[in-house]
Amino acid sequence: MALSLPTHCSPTVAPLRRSPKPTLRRVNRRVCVASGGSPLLQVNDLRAKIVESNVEILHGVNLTVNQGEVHAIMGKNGSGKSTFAKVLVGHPDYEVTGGSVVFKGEDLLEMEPEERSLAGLFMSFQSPVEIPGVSNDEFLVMAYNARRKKLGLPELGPLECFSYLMEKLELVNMKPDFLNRNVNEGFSGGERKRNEILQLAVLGADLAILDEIDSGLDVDALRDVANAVHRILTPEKSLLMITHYRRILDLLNPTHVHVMDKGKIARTGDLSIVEAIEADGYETVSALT
Ligand SMILES: Nc1ncnc2c1ncn2[C@@H]1O[C@H](COP(=O)(O)OP(=O)(O)OP(=O)(O)O)[C@@H](O)[C@H]1O
Repeated sequence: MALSLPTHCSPTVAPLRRSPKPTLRRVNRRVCVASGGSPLLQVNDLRAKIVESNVEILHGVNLTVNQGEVHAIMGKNGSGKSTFAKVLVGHPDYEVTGGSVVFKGEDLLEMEPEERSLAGLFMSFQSPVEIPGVSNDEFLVMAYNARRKKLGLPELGPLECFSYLMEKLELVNMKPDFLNRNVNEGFSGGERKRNEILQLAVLGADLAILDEIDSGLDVDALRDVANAVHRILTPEKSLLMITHYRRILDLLNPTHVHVMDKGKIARTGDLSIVEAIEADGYETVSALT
C-alpha cells in the first residue's frame, strides 16, 4: 500500500507526454549522466541503520534525480535498494545516521512521512499491504480530498469523485468493482501492483518510487502498468524504479541505470549497464567503478 498523499492530484491533469530523452554524455570513465531538468532529489552520502538492531545498511548513497528523468536502481538481493527507498519516505524501521536529502529544495529528512507525501513523494511498496475494513474508493477519495484540501482546493463531491476514479481505473485497466473491495484484501499479487499504480494515478506525485512494481506481473499486466506510468509521467515528473528485470526497463526507457552494492550506488550509466549485468553478473559490474 502506498503511504502517501502526494502533491499533484488534479483531475484536470493532462494526459502525459514523456519528456524528450535527455542526451547522454560520457563524463568520465564508464560513467554516463543525462542532462535533464532542474534537480528534484539530491541525495548526498546518505547513511542509515536499522533502528532495532543498529546495523547500518546504507553506507553513503549519492544520487541526483532531475525533473523529467526516469531512474532505475538494480543490484543484488540484500544490497539495500528497498531500504534506500523506505528511508526516503521516512519508514520508521530506519534511522538516518548521516548525509543529506534535498527534495524540491527542502530538507526531506526534516519532514514527517506524511509531509513527504504532501510534498510530492510517492512510494509503492514491494509487498503492498491490506487495509481491512477500508474500501478502495473510500481510501482513494479520502486521500485525494486531503490532498486537495492541502492545496486549498474544494473537496470533490461523491459524483465528481466517482467520475475521476473511473477515469483513473481506465488508465490502469482495472475493473470498477475493485473500487468497492477493501484495499488489497484478497487481491492477487498482480492486482495489488495495479492498485498501487491506481493510487499513483489518483494521487499524483512529483517523484514516484516504484519498488519492484514488475514482480509477479504477467506480460499483459506489465504492459498495462508501464502504459499507465507513461501516461502519469509529465516532463516535470520523475520516476525512480527498483527492479531486477530488463523487461520493464525496455518499456519505461530509463535515462539512468544505477547499480547498488553494499549500501552504495556502485555504478551509474545507461541501459547498456543492464547488458553488462546480464553478461557478467553484479560482482563484475559493481567492481567496474
Ligand atoms: N527492518 C529490517 N530488519 C532487519 N533487517 C533488515 C531490515 N530492513 C532491511 N534489512 C536487511 O538489510 C539488507 C538490505 O535489505 P533490502 O531489502 O534493502 O535489500 P534489497 O536490495 O531491496 O534486496 P532485494 O533485491 O532482495 O529486494 C538485507 O540484508 C535485509 O535483510
